[in-house]
Amino acid sequence: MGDGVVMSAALRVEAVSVSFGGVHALTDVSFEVPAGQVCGVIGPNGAGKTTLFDVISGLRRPTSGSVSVTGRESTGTSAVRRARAGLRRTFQRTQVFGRLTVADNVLAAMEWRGGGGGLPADLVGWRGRRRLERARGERVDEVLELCGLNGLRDAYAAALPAGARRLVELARALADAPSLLLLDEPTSGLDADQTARIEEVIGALETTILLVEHDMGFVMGTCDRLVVLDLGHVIASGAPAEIREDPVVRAAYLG
Ligand SMILES: Nc1ncnc2c1ncn2[C@@H]1O[C@H](COP(=O)(O)OP(=O)(O)OP(=O)(O)O)[C@@H](O)[C@H]1O
Repeated sequence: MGDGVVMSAALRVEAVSVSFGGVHALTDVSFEVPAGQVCGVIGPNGAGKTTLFDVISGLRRPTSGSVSVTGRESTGTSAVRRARAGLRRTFQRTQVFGRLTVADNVLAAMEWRGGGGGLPADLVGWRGRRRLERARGERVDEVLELCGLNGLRDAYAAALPAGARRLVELARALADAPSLLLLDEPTSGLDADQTARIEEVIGALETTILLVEHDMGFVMGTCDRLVVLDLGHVIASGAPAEIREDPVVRAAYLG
């Protein structure tokens, strides 16, 4: 940062520890992601990456420490509440509605807000409702275009190959303009074109993103900064170029 510019942290993780009985999955993990930045979390299997995502998204309460999402202390709040505040997450194993088309998958990601106007609006085709439906339809088109899914909009998600399903999951996560996006292995199962597309999408977004990814080329190309976990500890954090040269990281992880 520097230059006297004060950026607000969209995500702050402070001294977070998580133990499963005798297993210390995370120990005293602290880092911040300034608004609009892309931060990568890297580390070998079992380093604690999924546990960290679970703590940030509210699926798991830390044994100690705190998490604040978009400036709000969130440690004790539910995953639903964090989702309402604009946190979205994709999973290592993609989660899409197989029996819906690609377009309806994206639409469904916005429908939780309801249509407004209640039952009367359902019955009379209220103008406000029609306007809202049109705006959502336009947003579906935008997001499908952004994710390169236009050609698949009427395909059922269950019939898609893994790579395309991952793009659908990303499109769903983007539909509602998230304030914080957690991406768990976004390029897993993707071919080179799809990976390039994801890189492009991430580059085009202004959303704050935290991502876990094993593809180091992708991580180095998309992330503003990296946090390196090893056996539940942060062993380094900084710009990708610094991390690549860090002797501790090289010894522990990059080899
Ligand atoms: N529910 C659980 N009960 C007991 N131990 C757990 C549980 N979840 C995770 N662990 C342990 O916590 C440690 C961190 O696991 P975690 O899944 O967070 O790592 P990871 O970095 O996401 O690994 P991977 O890259 O393989 O997904 C591991 O030692 C794991 O075995």
